[in-house]
Amino acid sequence: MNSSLRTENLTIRFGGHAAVNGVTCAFQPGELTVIVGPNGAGKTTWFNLVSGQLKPTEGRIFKGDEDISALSPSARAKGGIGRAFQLTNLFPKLTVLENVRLAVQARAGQGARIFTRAAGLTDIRDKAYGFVEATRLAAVAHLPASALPHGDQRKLEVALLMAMEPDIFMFDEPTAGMSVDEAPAILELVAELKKDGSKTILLVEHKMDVVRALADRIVVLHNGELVADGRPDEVMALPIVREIYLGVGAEEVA
Ligand SMILES: Nc1ncnc2c1ncn2[C@@H]1O[C@H](COP(=O)(O)OP(=O)(O)OP(=O)(O)O)[C@@H](O)[C@H]1O
Repeated sequence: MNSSLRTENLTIRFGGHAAVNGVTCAFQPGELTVIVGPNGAGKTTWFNLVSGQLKPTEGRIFKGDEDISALSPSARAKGGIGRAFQLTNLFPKLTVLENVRLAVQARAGQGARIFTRAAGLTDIRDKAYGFVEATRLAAVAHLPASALPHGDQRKLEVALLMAMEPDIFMFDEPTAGMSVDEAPAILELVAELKKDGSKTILLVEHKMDVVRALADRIVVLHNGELVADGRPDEVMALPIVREIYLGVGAEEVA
């Protein structure tokens, strides 16, 4: 399955206002792209168009050679576009491990019947535990999801996303609301996803230290338009990017 992603002239207007305006860009496996831009630039709206929560006014979205513009959000998720907030399959009263196990089972096409005596149940449990360990949740594996502190809940979102085994990962400010102690673990997880080279990773992020630590490439949106796209050092040096970031962490961009 081809895990490249491309948007062509992607546009959405709310009334007369173009929240995303003619965005054409392509993303390849093994690449981690951070999408930046000031508040209201259109980052979340662009994510919503790609994951299918919003329908474009104009333009198209391709995964590999397939035009996915008309697919529902769930069809896109099944087709390999994974976005953290789509995790509606979280059960607060079930443990961390049980939650991940259900996600693994759903991915394996066995539905959510945890108590069936399906062959391969041990495999599913092992696989689930693998994701729990990979996301550093082993110590809380047997706690109900609702009992987790905020940072661990965000890790669980990543574990569930990994269990879906998407080939395109979309993270919207994954460290938002996290303490300074909690954030590095999530960033390490995101960095690790890149290692096998087959995943396309997109990250919306405001914090410049996070952008610097992770980005292979930076795309800048401003007023709904793509205004810069390139290697972090190149993009950060562009006058338009410095101008946009004046007042939004300009000292960090310098
Ligand atoms: N459903 C909607 N109806 C009307 N306007 C909308 C809607 N969704 C987004 N917008 C507008 O589109 C623009 C882009 O918003 P968006 O949330 O995508 O920006 P953003 O770059 O993600 O900002 P932030 O960094 O603050 O999250 C804003 O002007 C916003 O008010």
